[in-house]
Amino acid sequence: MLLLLRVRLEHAPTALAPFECAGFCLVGLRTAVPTGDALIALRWHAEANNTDVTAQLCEAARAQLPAGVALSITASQEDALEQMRAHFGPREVVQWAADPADPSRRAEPPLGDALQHAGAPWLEEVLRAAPGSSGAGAAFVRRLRRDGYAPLLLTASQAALWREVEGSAATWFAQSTEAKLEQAGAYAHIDRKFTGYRDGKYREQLEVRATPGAVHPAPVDADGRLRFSAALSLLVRTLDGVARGLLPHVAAELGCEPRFLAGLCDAAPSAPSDNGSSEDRGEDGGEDGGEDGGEVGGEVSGACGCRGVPLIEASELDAAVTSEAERIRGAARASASFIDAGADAAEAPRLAHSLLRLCRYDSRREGAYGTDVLCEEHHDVGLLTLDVCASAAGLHALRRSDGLWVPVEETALRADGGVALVVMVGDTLARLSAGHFAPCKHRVVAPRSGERVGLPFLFRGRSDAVLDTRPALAAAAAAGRVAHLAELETVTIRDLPSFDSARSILKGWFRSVRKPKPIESAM
Ligand SMILES: O=C(O)CCC(=O)C(=O)O
Ligand SMILES: [Fe+2]
Repeated sequence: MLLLLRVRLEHAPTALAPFECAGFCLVGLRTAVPTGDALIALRWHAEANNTDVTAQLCEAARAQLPAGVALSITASQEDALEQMRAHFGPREVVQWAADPADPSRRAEPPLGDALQHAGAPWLEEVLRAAPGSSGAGAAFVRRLRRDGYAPLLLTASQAALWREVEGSAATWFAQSTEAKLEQAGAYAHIDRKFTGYRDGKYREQLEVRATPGAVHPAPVDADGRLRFSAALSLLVRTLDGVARGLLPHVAAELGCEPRFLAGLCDAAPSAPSDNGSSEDRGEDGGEDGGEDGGEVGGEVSGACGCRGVPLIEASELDAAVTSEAERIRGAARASASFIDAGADAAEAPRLAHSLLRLCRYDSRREGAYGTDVLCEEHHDVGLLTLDVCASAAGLHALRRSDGLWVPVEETALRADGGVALVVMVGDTLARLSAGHFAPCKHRVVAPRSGERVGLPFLFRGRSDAVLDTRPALAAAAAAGRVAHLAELETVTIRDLPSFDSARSILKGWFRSVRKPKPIESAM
């Protein structure tokens, strides 16, 4: 449902508050209306006719405004649309509701059993499928859109790498706080990219990111070996490759060319099989590489024959980890940077935008508001989050199609040993697609006993990537296709959240009008 508020600009934040609390999101804002009013378009996800709720919220908003301040609210869809057309240029309409008449939204029946990952395709199948075809890739993306998340299956053998990291992480977390801080550094950022260890209110976290050489931080095992770091490096590279392999399918669903999303991302981190030549690839687009953004053109490579993704089988894992550890040790000597946590790094490591967040949840900890929720409901910043079902269940996802919380890890063991890799929509994708994809809300509850190690991988675009969708929209229009893309031109991924928040837009606006004008120098 769409609402349009009109109120004097200075009262806009107050008038907005009740709507924000109720979960309405800003879809448009126009502050330069000739009358001095702000015109604010809001969308609410509920499709039912909620006139009662709207009326209550209007009343709440009016009650907070000083007496005599006019607040006009248009709840009629036709009026709202008409006014928006009259007042908003395409660039000011920052988000647009997905077409409710889109038949694909209702074409599939809701899942029969909330707990089963029935009908989930194998990851390999999806990575092999041609984007835009009617096969496994398209089915996966339809489900991702319908529910906000979609499971993909790994064989038990392919999941061995995740289990290795899960086990090593548990051992690593069992160390003293001092040891963890010494090895991983306290949670902090380099150039706005956070990494390191922190013991949060409800859970412990270690965040690592790919570097050209390995990962940062790269913890050293108690016996001085780099097995954990090596497994982390392999896992980060594998997950990064998997995410890139999924992008063309998502792009096809959006109606844009397969490489469009990859062009917004870092260059792919070097694969371990590059024989340590990662530095040769040098600066190949860490920050600027629109063109080289990953191997997504459809070339088939890698051990499983999937696009650029060598999924490591259990039988190869030990050798792969050993050789990756050797490679890291070599790279560390070369750059002497981030393996010795205490050493003076010659230069700051170049960190990827994507990150692996290792989370330890202890069943004995009290969660938010005295519940067992150890990671509060949120959605992730990024394009896609990939989270393999942990050995101990705890992850819940809010299913878009019916608004139910689904305990996605409480899955009966599959007879074939398949392990679900849950793919969730991140806010950048949701925003870029103008709501065609919705960000997947999720949370984590305490495991029933013992602990749970979660390994979400947040696959993100480059923070400085400019989301210019005009060429893609124009190309789609010329071809008579619909492109499910927001009309964006100059905003970068970094600025997207503040661009979207009514409060911060207004705050920015107030700051700019209140700031005293610089006094021009005499000459
Ligand atoms: O523990 C998990 O599996 C997921 C945690 C999560 O969603 C997050 O840290 O963003
Ligand atoms: Fe998350």
